[in-house]
Order: sequence, then structure tokens, then C-alpha cells
Amino acid sequence: MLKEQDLRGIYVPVVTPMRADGELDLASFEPYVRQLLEDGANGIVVNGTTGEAPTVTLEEMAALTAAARSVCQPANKPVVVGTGTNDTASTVRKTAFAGELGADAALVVVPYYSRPSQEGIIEHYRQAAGTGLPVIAYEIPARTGVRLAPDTVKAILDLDGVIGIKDSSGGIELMLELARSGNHKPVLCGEDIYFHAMLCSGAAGGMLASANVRTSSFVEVYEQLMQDRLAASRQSFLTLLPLIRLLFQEPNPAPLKWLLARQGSIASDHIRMPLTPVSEELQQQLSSWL
Ligand SMILES: O=C(O)C1=N[C@H](C(=O)O)C[C@H](O)C1
Repeated sequence: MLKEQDLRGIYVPVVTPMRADGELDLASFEPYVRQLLEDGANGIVVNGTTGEAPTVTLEEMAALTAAARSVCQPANKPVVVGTGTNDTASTVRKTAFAGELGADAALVVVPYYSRPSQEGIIEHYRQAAGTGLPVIAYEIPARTGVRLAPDTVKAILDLDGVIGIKDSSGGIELMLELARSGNHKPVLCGEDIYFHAMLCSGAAGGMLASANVRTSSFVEVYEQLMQDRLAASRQSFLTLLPLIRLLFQEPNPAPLKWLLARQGSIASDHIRMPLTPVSEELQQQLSSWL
């Protein structure tokens, strides 16, 4: 199981490869994950936003977790599984199930849509962490419809079994406040454009969809900063900006899947509804970037 001190570096939230008919494509999945590890990823996140979690069935989650483990375990790299929903009871069941599947930790998003109170959200995490599988909280207000107050984040991070947080809050203010107030649990950047800024403010790494493409360059940004080579790290990050901008020009992971399919990492760019394939215009821009 994943320990707090090992939640650092580049965790890659993987796509869920699908065949052109929409079925799960496990044949693409294993070599694709293996390549990410060879390129230096510190861990893998299955069934996250980038993995199209809302459309992935429990059976598919189990198959993806097993396939990811078969590649990651021999390399001693952790597999994190997205288990958060907007219903506490089903989040607890899914997190416990991920534990049975051999996941090293669960990524639990703030319960979306219902707009619960801050107390309700803390209790949601208490129950998820009660399953015994280490929990990484996931703050992404643009998707959930509710924003965590800094004190709420601190209360969640104080819970036994919560080992850190993925911060996609849309800026570095939360990160700075956590650092100011002496938080010691790892904060991973979950908003690619802020990766370098958040590392400079004390983030322990990133869970970044763009790191699917230039994995070793993201690792380099991280490593250089850890070695206090600020200018080199900033320069490395700047070279990644055009990629990051393109990947988030339309809803993630459609541009990413298109790019991965185009470069042969997965067989098809199929994406499940209601997400739609990338526009022709963006395809042209991605081709030029390639
Ligand atoms: O799947 C993830 O984890 C990520 N999701 C974010 C999103 O799509 O909003 C982006 C981030 O890079 C990782």
C-alpha cells in the first residue's frame, strides 16, 4: 500500500483505451503503461478523470487494475485507482473493492453535484479512509461544483488514512495556504498549467494528464527542481506549455486520446459519450505540434 512519503514525483492518470466499437482495449493498455514506467513515471492512476471514470463499469475497473498491477508490481511502482463518486456509501464500497483488487491507494474526488456542506465532505473522506485503503483526496471545484475551504482541506488531511491531496483547485492559493499552515502531507498538482508554480511552492509532484505524452520531460521538470536547479526546471517546463495548452483546448481526455492513438500508444481514439472526438481544427493543431 502506498505510503505518504512515496506519494511524490510524476503520477500519470492513464486513459482507458477503447476499441473502435467502444469496448475496453486491454491489448493496448499493458504496453502503453509499460512505456510510461520506462519513461520514468513514479506511479499510475487508473480510472481518474482522464480514464473517463464516469463511463467505466466495475468490471472494467477491475480488469484495468489487474492489468496495471501486472506491469507496475514487478517495477515496484504504485497503482492508484479512482473510486470517488457523489454517494458516500458507493464510494466506500468502491474504495473497499479497489483494496480487494490490490490497488495501492484510492483517488477520491470531492463529492460532486450534490453540493454537500464542508462537514459532509469531511465525513465522506472519514468513511472512505475507514476502508483501510490509503486515500488521496481530489479537489477539483470546476468539475465538482463545490470548493473546499482551506480549513476543510486541513481537516481532511488530518484524517488517519488520508495520505495526501491532488490539488486541481485552479491556482496556487490553496497550495500556499497549506504550506503556510505547516501541512506535512504531500500535495500533488492536478492542474497541468500550474505544475511548475506549485512545485516551487512545495508540491510533492503532479498527477498530470499531459505527462502521458512527454513523460520524461515532466519527470525532468520535477527532478531539476528537487535538485534546486530552478532556471533549468522552468526552461524545461516552458517547452511543455504548447502541449499542455493543446491538450486542454477541448474536454480532456479527447485531445490526449487522439494524440496517443496518432503516435501509436493506443489503437483507437474512441471516447465514450457524452464526450465527443476532437474537432478537425484541433486535430490539425495537434498534428502540427507532433
Ligand atoms: O485524470 C486526472 O487525474 C486529471 N484530470 C484533470 C482533468 O481532466 O480535469 C487534469 C489533470 O491533468 C489530471
